[in-house]
Amino acid sequence: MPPHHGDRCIEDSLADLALLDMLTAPAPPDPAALGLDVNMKPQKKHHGYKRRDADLDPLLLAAAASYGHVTRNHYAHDFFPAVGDPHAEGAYDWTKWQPEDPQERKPRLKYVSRQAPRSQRVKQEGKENGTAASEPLRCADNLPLSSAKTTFAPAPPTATTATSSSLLPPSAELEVKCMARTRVPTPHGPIFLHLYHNNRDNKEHLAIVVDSAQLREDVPPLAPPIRSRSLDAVWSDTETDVERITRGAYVGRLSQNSQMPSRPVEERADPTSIDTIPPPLVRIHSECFTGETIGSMRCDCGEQLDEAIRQISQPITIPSPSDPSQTVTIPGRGAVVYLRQEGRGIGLLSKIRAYNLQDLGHDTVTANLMLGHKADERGYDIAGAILRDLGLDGGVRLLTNNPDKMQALEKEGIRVVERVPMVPRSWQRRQHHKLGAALVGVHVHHEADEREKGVTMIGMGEVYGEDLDKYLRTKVLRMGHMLPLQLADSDDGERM
Ligand SMILES: Nc1nc2c(ncn2[C@@H]2O[C@H](COP(=O)(O)OP(=O)(O)OP(=O)(O)O)[C@@H](O)[C@H]2O)c(=O)[nH]1
Repeated sequence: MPPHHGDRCIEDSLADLALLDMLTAPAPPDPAALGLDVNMKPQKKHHGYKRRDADLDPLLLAAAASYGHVTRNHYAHDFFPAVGDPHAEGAYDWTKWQPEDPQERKPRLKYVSRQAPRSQRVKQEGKENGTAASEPLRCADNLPLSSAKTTFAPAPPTATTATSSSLLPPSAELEVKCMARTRVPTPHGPIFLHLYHNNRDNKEHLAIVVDSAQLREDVPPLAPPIRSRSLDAVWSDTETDVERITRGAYVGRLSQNSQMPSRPVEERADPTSIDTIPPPLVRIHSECFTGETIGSMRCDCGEQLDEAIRQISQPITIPSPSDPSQTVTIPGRGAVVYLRQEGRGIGLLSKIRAYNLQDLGHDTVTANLMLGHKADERGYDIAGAILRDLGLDGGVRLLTNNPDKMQALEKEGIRVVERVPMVPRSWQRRQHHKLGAALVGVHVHHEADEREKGVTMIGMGEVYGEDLDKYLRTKVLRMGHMLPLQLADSDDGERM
């Protein structure tokens, strides 16, 4: 920098320092010493100046810096989503709040944004101006639905879909890793619960492996054990047996007296499956909090999960390998891959809203579309990777009515050798009752009769009712599910 510029800089800096001193020093400096007007009004005596924060709002500054003409008023932030519209559905008008005890202070209210994130609004504006192709604007999550007839622009894919939310771009090779496995006793027998991580989303997808032969050390297994390659792999040079066992990489039944770490698949000599053993029974199941946890009878998801574990756990009878004239029975084997794709991938929040639209008369597909979602936003690539990790890609019997799942798994390189239908229990019962009525006096054996309380996840033998019938009907008629309709009060299955 040229010298005269340097001098100016030093002078400016000194003046700045003097000003700073004046503002922050414990006692005001003598104005004459600073070369200021000595007739200036004398300052009051005190121990320092009161702290003065800038009036500038950091939020406004950030907004202005990044997006020219935005001002604070462009933001609809508020301390409660409905303060501005106290009559909105479910709104509480906090301006009318009266404390019961006059000493009580007004509660601190949550600071909430009443509109879509700015990134989306900017994109939308760009789109309207034809300057950017982007996702359309979506209703903010905390805005109430204004009317049942409202339709929303398509929502961006949610974080629940296996293919959408990404830790890595979808082009990166998908990897799954079983982080832990443990034995869980169920009403249908023991299962091994496997928890998976992956590099595509941040969900903890699960695999419920049914293979109780692994617990029996006295009988040599006839079929290869269903084990996770990634779990049994060596994770580090320094890992200890205790670490392996703690994450579930053990063989046999773990107990105080039995603690045998497993070996990686490459070092094992697992038996190869014999031809007479049917391919493992597999179900790909998507999370349903309402159906599985609180016993909702709007859908049959809880029942399906229970039924899948029950069916997979059924013992298998095959000709004895040593004497084909005899039979042997081996424990049932297979797996349920439990994907965290709540509400067909739209998430629980949207599913709850969809239920309200359904109560207004829309079916599941339309309700999803009205909320700006697709009818089904699920992906099955993670399921495919989990099945490969479990060594279940060589041919499976798939428990489903959903043609999309069949195609998706085939695309993932999982050979589906057979589709095993999932018939709702209430439909099975109706069918049996019809049969029973036809064959008067003949006792019709029905599997459901054998099931007592406690054999399902949620304590019910079956779900039934008007809501469920609507749900199943939509699946068959609008989503192509491969299931002959058997609805309540319907003799021929055509009604409703
Ligand atoms: N959006 C929406 N999702 C629902 C509704 N009812 C259930 N679901 C979800 O639907 C999904 C059911 O998935 P699955 O159990 O895998 O079964 P499926 O795709 O119907 O196919 P199947 O294999 O034949 O049972 C779960 O994610 C549920 O949360 C609903 O009314 N709306």
